[in-house]
Amino acid sequence: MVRKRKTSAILVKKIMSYAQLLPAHLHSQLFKQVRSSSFLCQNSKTNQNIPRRLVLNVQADRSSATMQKPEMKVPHVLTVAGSDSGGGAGIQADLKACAARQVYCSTVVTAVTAQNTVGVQGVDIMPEDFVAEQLKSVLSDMDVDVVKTGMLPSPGIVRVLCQSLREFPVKALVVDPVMVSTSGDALAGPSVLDGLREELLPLANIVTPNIKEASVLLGGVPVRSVSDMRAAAKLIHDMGPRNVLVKGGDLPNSSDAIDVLFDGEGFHELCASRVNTRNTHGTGCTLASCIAAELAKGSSVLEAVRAAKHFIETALDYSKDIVIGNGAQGPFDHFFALKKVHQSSYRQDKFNPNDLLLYAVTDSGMNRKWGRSISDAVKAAVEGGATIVQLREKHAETREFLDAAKACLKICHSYGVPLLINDRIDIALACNADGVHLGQSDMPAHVARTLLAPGKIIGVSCKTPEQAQQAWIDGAHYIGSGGVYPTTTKEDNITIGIDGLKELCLASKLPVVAIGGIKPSNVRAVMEIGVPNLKGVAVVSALFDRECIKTETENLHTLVSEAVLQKKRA
Ligand SMILES: Nc1ncnc2c1ncn2[C@@H]1O[C@H](COP(=O)(O)OP(=O)(O)OP(=O)(O)O)[C@@H](O)[C@H]1O
Ligand SMILES: Cc1ncc(CO)c(N)n1
Ligand SMILES: [Mg+2]
Repeated sequence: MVRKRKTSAILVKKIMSYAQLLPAHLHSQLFKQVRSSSFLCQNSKTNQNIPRRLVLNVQADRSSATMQKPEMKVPHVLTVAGSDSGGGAGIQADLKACAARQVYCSTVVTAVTAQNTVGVQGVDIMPEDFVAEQLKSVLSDMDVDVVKTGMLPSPGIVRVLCQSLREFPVKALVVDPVMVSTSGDALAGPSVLDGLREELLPLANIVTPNIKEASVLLGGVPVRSVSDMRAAAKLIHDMGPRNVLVKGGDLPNSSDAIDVLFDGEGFHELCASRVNTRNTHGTGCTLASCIAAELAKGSSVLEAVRAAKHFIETALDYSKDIVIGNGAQGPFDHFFALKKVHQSSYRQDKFNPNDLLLYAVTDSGMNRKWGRSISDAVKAAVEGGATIVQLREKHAETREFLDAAKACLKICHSYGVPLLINDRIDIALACNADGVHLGQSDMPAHVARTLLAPGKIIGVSCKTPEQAQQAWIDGAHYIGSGGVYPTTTKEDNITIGIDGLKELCLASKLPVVAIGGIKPSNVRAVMEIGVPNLKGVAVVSALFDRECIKTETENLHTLVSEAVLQKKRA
């Protein structure tokens, strides 16, 4: 209700309190407007009078940057996909993947499937008009960063999707060209192929076919090996998407899960060890959603694919023994990170020697030199692909170190990366780290074993076969061996060389990580010594004494992964 009233003393008081909502430099302007205002609004709930113009001004200023509360933009993925009643793939996987990656996810349902771990029993396709209506509801109202598509079961749905994307452009489009479920049931027929190839793919930043889908997109060209995957990626790229990721989860006779990314200029082979599990239902949907989530947060395509792949490998490893349903293929658990933080026993005796691949060791002196906090340095390293992190803070105050360790643990666990503490068992216990790394003059490993919870990782630095033998007797999980090359990080450190490393690997019953002066130019020589229990390299200066830790880590990760892959192929 709007009534004409005179400005009263009470009203002046009211105006003063409203003015407090606004920054000081706008006060005089507001009071001028209030003085000239004769119309009043009445708040129907409180019956209080508010000058109408003032209300308008306050509302206008709320939307501008002058309000005191800063706006919080939430990264947002919209998934356009089918529902899986079993909860493992489709919309349900997308929601879980985005939530696990801390990104908001809205949903446009294209089909409802009756599906479980045995197969797909029924499919009900949404009418295209209703898909269009859902798209409009979300895209016209919400600030969507990235659209991710899954099951697109009719040509009409592909068409209305492309129309919506043109009407409401987004930052990126991730297309997972879902065609057949892993159980072998059809989810989209050949009638959608033309629309996919001609209308949708040219709009995509990345398309993620598995080997069967890559073959169908190319009209039946067989895709049965990594070199077929490379050729397929290049041909699909000609259809217009900026990047193509051909997934090798279903590649026959492969001990690794290898995916090939082609960005229009070059190839990246992304390799993960194949987890031996029946619980792989929904890996494709999850991978595409994780990529979309990382793009929404601002990552590059390569960073997003790497993070997504690492997420899948870790999630599969954590869920490899869970049993859901009676069929051949079960779903996996997207929220392993939560369990890892809250249930210290979840990972009991689950040390994965492959985590030693790229082992980042921090150094407080280097962080000081480059003006970085420990947690910023660790964040950059895990974002770049470090697979395990050790905090080595020789001179830090205990309280400061504990706070930093807690922050680093949160960061590492959000990426599924274990965090170890050098020497300081008290810090490891207090922050519930994943384990410790011990030198020859630190607490003996068998004593540390009695203090730490079962399953916590213990690593020991060894320079001789006798020390390696003792580490095994003491119940350690791995040994660190070096210095392979001369290093400035450790004073008076003896260099054992490549031959010394080889001798230690042969003598050790435990997995080995090489350390000491390792950098991009010599990492291949280290990994090429040809001993199976050498699992990776530990690095300090080559990551942390550099301007961009993340770039250096990415680079080294690519080199060490390639070396491991070649070793396996040889
Ligand atoms: N057993 C496994 N161990 C590790 N990674 C795996 C495994 N199976 C699949 N992956 C990875 O999961 C991702 C999805 O791969 P996949 O080729 O299975 O896709 P998809 O067939 O589209 O998925 P879905 O089976 O859910 O339909 C890829 O990065 C792949 O390498
Ligand atoms: C709804 C749906 N989308 C995608 C897949 C592919 O895994 C599936 N099985 N079900
Ligand atoms: Mg598959």
